[in-house]
Amino acid sequence: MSVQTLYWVVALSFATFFSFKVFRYGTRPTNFPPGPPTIPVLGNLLQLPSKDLHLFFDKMSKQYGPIVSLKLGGTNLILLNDATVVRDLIEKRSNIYSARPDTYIREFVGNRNIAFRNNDDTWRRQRKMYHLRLNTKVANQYIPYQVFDSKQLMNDLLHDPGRYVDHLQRYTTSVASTVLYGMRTSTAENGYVKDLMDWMEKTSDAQNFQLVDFYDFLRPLYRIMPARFSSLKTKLLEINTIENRLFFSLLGIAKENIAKGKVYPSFIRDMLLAEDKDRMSDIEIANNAAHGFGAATDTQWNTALGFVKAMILYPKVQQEAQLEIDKVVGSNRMPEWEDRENLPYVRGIIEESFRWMPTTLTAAVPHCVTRDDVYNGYIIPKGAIIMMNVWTLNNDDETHENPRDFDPSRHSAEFTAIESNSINPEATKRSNFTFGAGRRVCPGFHVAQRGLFIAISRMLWGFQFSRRKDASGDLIPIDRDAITSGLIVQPAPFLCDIRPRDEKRASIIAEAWADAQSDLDEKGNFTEEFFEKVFPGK
Ligand code: HEM
Repeated sequence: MSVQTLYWVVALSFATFFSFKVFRYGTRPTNFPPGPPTIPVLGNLLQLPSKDLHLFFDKMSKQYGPIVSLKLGGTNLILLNDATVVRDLIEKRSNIYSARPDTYIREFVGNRNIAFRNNDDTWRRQRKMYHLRLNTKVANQYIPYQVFDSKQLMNDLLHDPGRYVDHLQRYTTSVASTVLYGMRTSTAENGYVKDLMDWMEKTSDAQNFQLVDFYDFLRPLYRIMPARFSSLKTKLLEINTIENRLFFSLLGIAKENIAKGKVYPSFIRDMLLAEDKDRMSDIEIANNAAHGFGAATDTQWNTALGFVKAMILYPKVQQEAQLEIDKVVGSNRMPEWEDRENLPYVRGIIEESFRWMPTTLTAAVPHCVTRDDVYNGYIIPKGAIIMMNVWTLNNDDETHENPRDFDPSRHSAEFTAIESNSINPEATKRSNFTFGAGRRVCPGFHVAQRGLFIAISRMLWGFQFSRRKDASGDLIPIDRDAITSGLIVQPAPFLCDIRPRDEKRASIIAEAWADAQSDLDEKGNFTEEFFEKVFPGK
């Protein structure tokens, strides 16, 4: 063979090998869970819709079954569509299904965000604080904060019902800022709250599906690329700047308060005062508190908006709940957390709000598997992104009859009496997957459960929610399932009328808020006397 022929044989072999590799890239390997046909290089990327991803995932589950695979460029995505599969993988094999996907965002924020970090030792210490400081028992100590802020919520709804969306946002934000930092949010215009909101919006955008995460060979290029050529990189740098400035200034305030002897309950105080071997560094504490704030605000706000939407679409449910509240609580006072045990229908409303309009349609932050695994004969490769298909799981018509109907009576009194149903490791016994599962299951569940029960039961006690009518008296149409886009969603804007149920309740609401003023300083924060009254001896 001449040298020239040899040259051509080698070149041709290389070309064939390379074309074969390119052709195979993005295609579904054998023994992968089933899924739609792929095309080379792109896989299923072109099939992903720009909105209503959950409906596409739902279609995939109906077509291909309880476990589905998608190829997103070079990345493998596995969808879990059935409670048994969630239990078998996320719960029972949690030793390998509890990591997070290796996303580009982690390179920017020092990888200190508990929600994005792999389940390594730092994550274990971050998470331990949540277990110790936000468990059922400790969550109870935050009830006075939630009760207090619900009074402002009720008063805001009474005097300015048209802005109910903002009022619910302020309420959930204030509950989050008090639990995490011991500082109220009396108005959403508050400087640091605006900053935190801006940070959250940017983080949520940057965490959404990104090209660089589908093709990891692009990462070195992104690293050297000037930020002006990449909107993602610009955003990530902005996030970094906000984190460095804001998180430390909030930490500084918390430390100052402690130095002045103001050591009232908050998550950041507990982290700062911890003395065990797992105590975090200041920088980790600053991040853990702020990331908890990020996880606590929109999720609760969106759930509350879902509740309002359900009330105007299902007036009989609202009526039934009010009958129950009137019987148990009466009209002389607002409901308390302690009334929960006697309000099974209202408990059903809370459970149904989590199920019916899940703000975390795809479990918010995906999991990732850390080694090759085999399930029911399918190969699940190391590094695959694992998503709980929450919308499909919550709307499974084998476990829920007519799942798109908002029907609290589908949850029995015995079932809702158990507070932690929504995070039950026996996933097949759950009504919803809105709080995720396994070792990463939402650690703020107990705080959310209390904050939402207090707000929702009080709103039902005090107000009538109804659909807006047009000039000719016809109901303005509402798309029941319309939602905003992203990985954390809320109902698409809808019109709603909110009126006090009667004069007596209106005065109780107004008086409660007028009385509460004496517990606030000029900045709308709690006075020393309030803390001493509510937490005597703490
Ligand atoms: C309705 C309210 C809420 C919903 C629907 C919700 C939902 C979720 C979901 C789906 C996850 C991911 C679970 C998984 O990966 O399997 C999560 C994680 C998390 N949530 Fe929540 N959450 C809510 C409220 C809260 C609150 C009030 C806090 C804090 C006070 C909080 C703190 C966190 C944290 C820190 C994580 C990350 C945990 C980790 O990655 O290890 N959440 N949440």
